[in-house]
Amino acid sequence: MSTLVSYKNLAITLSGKLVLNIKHLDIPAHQCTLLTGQNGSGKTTLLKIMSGLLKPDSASINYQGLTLNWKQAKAYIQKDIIYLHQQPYLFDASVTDNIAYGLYRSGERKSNVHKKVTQALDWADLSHLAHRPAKQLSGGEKQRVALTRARILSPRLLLLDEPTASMDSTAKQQTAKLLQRLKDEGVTIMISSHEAHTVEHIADHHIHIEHGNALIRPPNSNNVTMINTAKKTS
Ligand SMILES: Nc1ncnc2c1ncn2[C@@H]1O[C@H](COP(=O)(O)OP(=O)(O)OP(=O)(O)O)[C@@H](O)[C@H]1O
Repeated sequence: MSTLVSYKNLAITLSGKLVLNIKHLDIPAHQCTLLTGQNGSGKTTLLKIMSGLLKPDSASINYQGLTLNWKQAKAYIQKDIIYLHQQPYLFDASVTDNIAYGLYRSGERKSNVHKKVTQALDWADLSHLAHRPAKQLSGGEKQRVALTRARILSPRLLLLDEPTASMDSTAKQQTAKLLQRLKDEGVTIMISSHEAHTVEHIADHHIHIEHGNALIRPPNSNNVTMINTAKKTS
């Protein structure tokens, strides 16, 4: 099992409070990691740091064998890592246009965009919604459009913040099905969730944040191995 990215001595203080103080955290490549922790434990903060939206106070990052500081890591992060918010922002345009947006931005030719978007809609079982205004979709449909929009950009690591929150059971199953497809395609996935049962069957690893530290739980086991012994300093 190879590691896509690992972090050493990752710490962040927000408004005077030490939120995360993680000694060592490995994210295995091509696998799905489930991230849990109580409200306010720092799950979103960790995902935002990993996606480059938030700068940690300190961190040594090893990405695909390269040891990088934060500034060096940013270039890889922006290219390879996509963060999906719990309530993804969709433009006031059709589902097709929303999915095509990132491709146009990355300079893809119009004829390729059309082909790729058609394939992507089919992949996500969303073809019937292609011309619907995205703003009119249900929460579950929006999440699936956002997942499709992310996939089309070929991320190496997809970070999802509560992807099934506030969904009915059918929408949860549809979202979980797409996440499984992404994993089968080799995308490394990290899912923060309060509803571990919805995505547990996809997850290969389980990381739990407690008191700012990351603990790793082997799947289907109550044993918790502490991989992080960083002490809080405030
Ligand atoms: N921009 C910020 N400024 C100050 N404090 C912040 C900021 N963002 C988060 N925090 C604090 O950091 C802590 C961790 O927040 P975070 O949102 O990462 O937790 P979480 O585990 O995702 O919570 P939840 O499960 O409720 O979504 C909380 O105490 C929160 O109040």
